[in-house]
Amino acid sequence: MPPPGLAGNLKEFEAGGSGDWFPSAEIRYYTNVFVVQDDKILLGYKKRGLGIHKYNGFGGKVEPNESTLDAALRELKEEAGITAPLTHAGTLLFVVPGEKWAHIDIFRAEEYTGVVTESDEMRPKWFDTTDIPFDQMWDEDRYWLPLLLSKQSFSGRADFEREG
Ligand SMILES: COc1nc(N)nc2c1ncn2[C@H]1C[C@H](O)[C@@H](COP(=O)(O)OP(=O)(O)OP(=O)(O)O)O1
Repeated sequence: MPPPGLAGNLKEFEAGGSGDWFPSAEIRYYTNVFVVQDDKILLGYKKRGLGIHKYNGFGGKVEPNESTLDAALRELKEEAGITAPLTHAGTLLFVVPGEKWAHIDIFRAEEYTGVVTESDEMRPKWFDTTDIPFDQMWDEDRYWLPLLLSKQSFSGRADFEREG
């Protein structure tokens, strides 16, 4: 059974959805970029804001009138100091009760130009792909990051309970 809201038909999802599975909720669009080279993956330690003290890819909010690809390239440059040819890897929907839903387009890069540089927001660090720090990442990452590494396209939805 496909995840509600991402029933394998992204056109319907982007149009606002229909039926019981997609109640009206405001959606905020984000990007996330993972650079993978041979057996290494570049993650960033989040120094502030959403996901603080977790490792993640490099990304952020899509600005009005910006494509997700342009937003992903901009955030990669701002947060890690590099530019890379990006391939769309998957799409995720995160639902937290009482909050705007988060729609995240995930990209993968296998090469880059520039020098990987720490920013105000992220401290980049290379990890072995066999030693990814899932215990210091968002809970659901362990389910889809292996698909990104094996180049399998994915879409999924994660529902979170609000802590506290
Ligand atoms: C809820 O689960 C999540 N899992 C993962 N893996 N990543 C997530 C989750 N929720 C949000 N994210 C990602 C999406 C973005 O890449 C960042 C958050 O972006 P941020 O809020 O920092 O956006 P910016 O535009 O960079 O923020 P500023 O306005 O502070 O520049 O986390």
